[in-house]
Amino acid sequence: MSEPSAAVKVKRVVAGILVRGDEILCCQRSHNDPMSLKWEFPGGKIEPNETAEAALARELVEELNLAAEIGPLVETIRHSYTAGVIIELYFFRIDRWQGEPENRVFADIRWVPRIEMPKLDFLEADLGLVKEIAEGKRL
Ligand SMILES: Nc1nc2c([nH]c(=O)n2[C@@H]2O[C@H](COP(=O)(O)OP(=O)(O)OP(=O)(O)O)[C@@H](O)[C@H]2O)c(=O)[nH]1
Repeated sequence: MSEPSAAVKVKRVVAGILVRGDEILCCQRSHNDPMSLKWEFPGGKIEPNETAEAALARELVEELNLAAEIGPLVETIRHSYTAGVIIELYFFRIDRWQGEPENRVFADIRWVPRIEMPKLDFLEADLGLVKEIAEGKRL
């Protein structure tokens, strides 16, 4: 008999925390996305043979038309929304980019003061990190 873990699929996802002074860029998932209208950090799935940094740089262009310098890894979180699928999330800090973020795919994007972030309806996996950022324990 196979181990239960053999049936679990791991999806690797990158997310970027863009920092502008006291504000963080928060993005609202579009009406068409699963978990629509929840808030998140921009990013997406890592493709096969892609590094986490390259995946995030690619996603930031696709989602925000932004050429960004990927900063340090801030946090790794494993979370399951669906039985049998674990999402492994890598959050990177981003301080440098060219131009202004342009909303290409989201319902909304907003620069939010850290302390205000818990008022947004963030994805479940992000909640602990969002709380720590708001409390000044992170970033
Ligand atoms: N970009 C991003 N994704 C997050 C965050 N937190 C979090 O749980 N996720 C989850 O990580 C996954 C990101 O994948 P994605 O945005 O490419 O969307 P997806 O899996 O639906 O893509 P697919 O339709 O190609 O399968 C989603 O399940 C999303 O809910 C976050 O802060 N940023």
